[in-house]
Amino acid sequence: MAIHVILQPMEADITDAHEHSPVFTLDRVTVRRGGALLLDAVSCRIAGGACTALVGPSGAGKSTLLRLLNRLEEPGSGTVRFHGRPLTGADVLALRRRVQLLSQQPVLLTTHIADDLRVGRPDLDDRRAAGLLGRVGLSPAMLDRPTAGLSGGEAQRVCLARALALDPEVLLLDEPTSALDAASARAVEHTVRDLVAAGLAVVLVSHNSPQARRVADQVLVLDGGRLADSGPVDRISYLKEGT
Ligand SMILES: Nc1ncnc2c1ncn2[C@@H]1O[C@H](COP(=O)(O)OP(=O)(O)OP(=O)(O)O)[C@@H](O)[C@H]1O
Repeated sequence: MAIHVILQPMEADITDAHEHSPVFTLDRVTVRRGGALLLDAVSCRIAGGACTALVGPSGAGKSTLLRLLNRLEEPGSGTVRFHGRPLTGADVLALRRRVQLLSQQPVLLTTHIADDLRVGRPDLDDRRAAGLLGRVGLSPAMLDRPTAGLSGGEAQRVCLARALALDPEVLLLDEPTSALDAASARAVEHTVRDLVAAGLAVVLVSHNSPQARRVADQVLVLDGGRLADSGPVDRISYLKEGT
């Protein structure tokens, strides 16, 4: 395991050198908005095939960092690289197919689950659509069900399945369980772990330290726009202090 945390500039290498090369590399990335410094010279790597949690106090810059990874946000200075190539040269739509973002509230786009799964993949056949439901822990028999009446956890997993229909390499999850009850949240966590086990890279913003401990392999701690700590989940003191 290669862990390098140096103080100035702080840099995190949380790539598991034995198994996974980084999907993203941030090099002294700064984001300013309206005169405010949202991210301050953040340098880090995000491993492939693993779950990386972004944690830290409210306003620390977690969502801003997440949004940089699919170009919903652009750095003012510094470089974000995807597989070694600067994102500034990337085709945004192609990038967002490979790097899918899910937000807190599940947003269903159509009246039936099967139609929702086909929003970005009109060619998706029933067999593959049912397989996607199975992959997120839902019964394939739900394919013909209306989207109305789904529980929050079911709806969030349909959103995950819809994202997976595009065969992404990375999932960006911005507090995906904050709108869910505890049981639904656990179901989504299990699904995330299954997807990571199957090879996806997941970057998860979470306010919930127990959740980060359950789900993450690696952790980046942000505080006031700066990288405060990083490394394997069991070495992060912020998660021991937090709730
Ligand atoms: N347009 C803006 N102008 C000025 N400041 C902004 C703007 N948008 C966001 N911010 C500030 O940037 C900081 C980082 O926001 P961000 O959403 O990335 O933090 P976060 O760690 O995800 O917070 P939370 O956990 O509360 O969701 C916050 O202090 C926020 O108020």
